[in-house]
Amino acid sequence: MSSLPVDAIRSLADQHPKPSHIHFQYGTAGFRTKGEILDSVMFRVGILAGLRSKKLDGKTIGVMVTASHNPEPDNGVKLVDPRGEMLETSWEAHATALANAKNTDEFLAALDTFATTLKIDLSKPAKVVYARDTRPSGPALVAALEDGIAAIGAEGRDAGITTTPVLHYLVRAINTKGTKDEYGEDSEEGYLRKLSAAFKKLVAGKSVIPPLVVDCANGVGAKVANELAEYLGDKLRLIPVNTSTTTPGALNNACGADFVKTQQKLPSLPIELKPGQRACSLDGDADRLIYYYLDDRGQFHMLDGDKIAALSAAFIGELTKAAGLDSKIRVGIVQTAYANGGSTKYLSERLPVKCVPTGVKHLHHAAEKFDVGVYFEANGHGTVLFSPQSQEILSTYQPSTPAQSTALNHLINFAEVINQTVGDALSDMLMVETVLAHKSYSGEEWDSLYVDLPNRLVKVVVADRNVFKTEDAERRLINPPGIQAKIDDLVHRYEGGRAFVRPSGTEDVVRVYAEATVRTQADELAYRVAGLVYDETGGDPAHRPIEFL
Ligand SMILES: CC(=O)N[C@H]1[C@@H](OP(=O)(O)O)O[C@H](CO)[C@@H](O)[C@@H]1O
Ligand SMILES: [Mg+2]
Repeated sequence: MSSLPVDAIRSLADQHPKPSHIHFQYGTAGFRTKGEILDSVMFRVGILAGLRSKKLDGKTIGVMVTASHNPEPDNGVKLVDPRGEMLETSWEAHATALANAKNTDEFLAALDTFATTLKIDLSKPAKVVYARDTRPSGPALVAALEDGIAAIGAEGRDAGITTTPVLHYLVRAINTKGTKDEYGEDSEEGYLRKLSAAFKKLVAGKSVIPPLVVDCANGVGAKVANELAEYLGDKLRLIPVNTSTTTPGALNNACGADFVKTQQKLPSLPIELKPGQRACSLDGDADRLIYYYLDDRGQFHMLDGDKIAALSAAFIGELTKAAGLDSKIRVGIVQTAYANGGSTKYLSERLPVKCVPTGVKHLHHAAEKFDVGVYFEANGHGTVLFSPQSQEILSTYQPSTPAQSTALNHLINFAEVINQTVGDALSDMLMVETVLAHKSYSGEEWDSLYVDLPNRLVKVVVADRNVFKTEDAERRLINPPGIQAKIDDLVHRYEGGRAFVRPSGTEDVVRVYAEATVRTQADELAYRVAGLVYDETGGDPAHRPIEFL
């Protein structure tokens, strides 16, 4: 075993000092905070990515520089494991520890202990592929990352400016190159070719699809959506809007998937939507997707992650049946507690549904347990996973009728159009468009699969959110004691009532979610529970938000 290249690390580490008095944390979304304080984190993540690659025998590790739907001055970074998945959970704590070493000496000592404890063979090669979104702080942060990659002696590949899902795709494509599981060509063009080719096969012979407005949140999705539009041609005419990636302050401002989902209204659009016209929004790094349309009365209707899950899971279920594979391939759905009760009812009447704690990694892992696992967060992040066994079945199955053969081909192409590494707004969009084309559904018909229960999400600022502990996939509070019983009492007073309280993993708040059959009741329940949480955990009466009941 060779040792750490201490001199190389030391000289470069001194150029990327950690700001004092700041504690960094690798959370659900990696490191995420103001871009201007992330320089040292980037350098250290470069080294960490190199070490992760060495630990995994030189497999390529991905690094994505983005802060997704956050405001423009924010930035962030997350690591991607060799199959295109999120970083293994146990390494999150290592990332946090290394990011917080006070100075170069402490950092070197921490690295040494880390490499020894994890038995990392430092003589192994290391490869890292990285990309960034369009944020102004990106170039300098990537330069710091490159210093880290160089310091540990890893080979870096710059994938330039692209979306988070493209980076995840690249990682998997690079690591499967030349194997029987080859995921696709390891380039953005390869990604676009793969998705568009599968989509064209899926909609061949279907009637002309009306053009689709795509709100790109003035982010990196604009670049890839414009390229995808070229590949799709008139098979699906995309109208990318909010594509001003260089206009200061435009990113995620009054547009994008997060805005639409949280505000439950239209984003600002440069064109007027006609009644019934479908439109969708991506978030700032294009891994979330929300659809919507205006009805004849001009009223806004949102088709969120739950509606996407319902549409696609039902369709995959129908295809497996039509192919004669329903006894061999079990389709299941994974949701979180934030899934609308209307969707859970609709889906569980048709397919197995599992509820897991918030956060993509929980959903992804649970979905892997099904033969075909469909997972979506209500906020529009999700994908469909085909297990290796079901991929094998699809490639070897001998259909006995032409109808079975058609359904089988659709399933095979469906698995290709979907980015199975991570939630991918553009890939999910092609999946949705496929189902709509096959079913001849308008947005309105899709919307009518089930009725969303009115709901309300409220943030409560508390002294210490860490005292909040939950069970049953975050649907029940076990600490602070006594609060859950009071929530239950309140919920029982509302028709169709459901509410839960959990600490956020990304913001220093506690979130309250409530739904009920009637809008006013959902709001009332949410604000009552919020008031209860505030009062029970010693909230200052002088600062109690007025909407709390
Ligand atoms: C209610 C909600 O939308 N929560 C989001 C949010 O998590 P919180 O732990 O609720 O802050 O950010 C996560 C990361 O982006 C996302 O996975 C999750 O769905
Ligand atoms: Mg995102």
